[in-house]
Amino acid sequence: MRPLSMSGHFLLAPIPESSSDYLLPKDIKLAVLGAGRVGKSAMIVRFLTKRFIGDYEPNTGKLYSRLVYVEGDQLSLQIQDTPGGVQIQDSLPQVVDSLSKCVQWAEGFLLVYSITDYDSYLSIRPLYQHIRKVHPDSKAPVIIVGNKGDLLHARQVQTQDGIQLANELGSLFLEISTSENYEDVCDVFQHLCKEVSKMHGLSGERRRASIIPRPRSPNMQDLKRRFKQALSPKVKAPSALG
Ligand SMILES: Nc1nc2c(ncn2[C@@H]2O[C@H](COP(=O)(O)OP(=O)(O)OP(=O)(O)O)[C@@H](O)[C@H]2O)c(=O)[nH]1
Repeated sequence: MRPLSMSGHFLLAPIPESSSDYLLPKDIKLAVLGAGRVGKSAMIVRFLTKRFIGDYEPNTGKLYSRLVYVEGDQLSLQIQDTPGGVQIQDSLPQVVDSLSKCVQWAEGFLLVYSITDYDSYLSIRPLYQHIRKVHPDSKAPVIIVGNKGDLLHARQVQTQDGIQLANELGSLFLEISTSENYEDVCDVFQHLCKEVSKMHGLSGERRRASIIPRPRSPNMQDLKRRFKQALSPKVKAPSALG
């Protein structure tokens, strides 16, 4: 290792053997969907900042962009929050259209309901079907999340209902409390990132930056070789130069 000078500071950092060792972070695009005030924004903010912020204005579709590390891999993560007012069954065409664009853009999905709101649970299946309709050829990873697991006294959706639905749809399922358990929120997002990464086929081989060493001119190399050959005692005829 050699010391690397950066803005007046000396850091010990390995200098890449070649410029092709510079790595780009993987791009991961996620969307969080769910009908009603199920805690989508709270989940995203909890994951990105560790903080639970109790009060949010109803969101109109915010995009979060962050560099994050998942198991040592640097990811350029984008998370699209979607408005909870959207019901895929009975929404206006333009609302469904904007949701479809978001679904088209994303590669991995969190479908969130609140365990205190049975209607939000019922909206998961149509949302899931919508994702599969928009991505007919890819098996984009989907995780179903039952949020607000701390509000047991107000429970309307049993854990078993969540498990059954997830089994039917072939998704992963987790019941969590965004307000009480940061680790569970983190697990959900990290798992989804890993699934998307796997889907990219990038888990083993990391994409390399386009900064690649300039190839040596083949003509110069060839010329050198032929000069060497020509100067070698074994070569008698000057015609060796061609
Ligand atoms: N008790 C409890 N409250 C939660 C939890 N997660 C979110 N909330 C609350 O639920 C309310 C709605 O949370 P939001 O994150 O705004 O919900 P949303 O799904 O983004 O709603 P829209 O912005 O309308 O799409 C807020 O008052 C949050 O504090 C949780 O795990 N437990």
